[in-house]
Amino acid sequence: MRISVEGLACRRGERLLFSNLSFSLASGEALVVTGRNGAGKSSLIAMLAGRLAPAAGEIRAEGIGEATLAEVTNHVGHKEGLKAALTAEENLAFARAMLGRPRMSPREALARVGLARAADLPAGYLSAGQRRRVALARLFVSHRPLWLLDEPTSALDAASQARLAGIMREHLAEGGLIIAATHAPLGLEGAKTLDIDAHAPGSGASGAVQGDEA
Ligand SMILES: Nc1ncnc2c1ncn2[C@@H]1O[C@H](COP(=O)(O)OP(=O)(O)OP(=O)(O)O)[C@@H](O)[C@H]1O
Repeated sequence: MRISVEGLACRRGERLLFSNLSFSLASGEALVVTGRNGAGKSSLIAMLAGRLAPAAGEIRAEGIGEATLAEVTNHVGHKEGLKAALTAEENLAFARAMLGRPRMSPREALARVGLARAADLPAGYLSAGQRRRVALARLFVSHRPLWLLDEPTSALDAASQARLAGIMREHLAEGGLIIAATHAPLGLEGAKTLDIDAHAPGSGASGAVQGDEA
């Protein structure tokens, strides 16, 4: 699979956030998106997830057969999107039914993020870091090659961040793709990087994607 973005621009309300943004990502590759608060990282992720229309440019996917980009994408947003009254397991069962292409069971997915013992607790009882791990467990309940992650390490302790780095490396080794917006290093050596600030109005946007993750 390959995702190609050409000349993308984003407008929110009256404000142009970024323009002339281009990159291409193939199976096994990751792109780490950085930029100041409000630069438009979450907006870019929302565009790639099909939740926000670009002001200009296009997003193309190759190698996905008859599927749409949305159907091969697993998006873990800035907000966890969990139902507080449902248990961790029930939240993941709901996500599994919504996403289709079933992979692991909810309990297996929770074990993968080190939360097996929290399966029967309502999501509303979980700590911020635990809720984030339940959200990340959604990545395992469905076979979807493109992972779009918005601040994936937010609220995670050091051990959980290291576990997430391992999970992401495994996904890339299996031919997956990852696009992650973050303020923190993700431990993805060799990832491409994209600084959205370089595409802000008046910055002389070059459209270039840089080399390895800093
Ligand atoms: N629905 C909306 N209507 C108008 N403006 C919006 C809307 N949603 C977001 N914005 C604005 O767009 C800008 C970019 O927001 P976005 O969340 O994409 O930034 P970000 O780079 O992810 O920031 P952060 O690092 O703080 O998470 C912000 O100024 C925000 O207020």
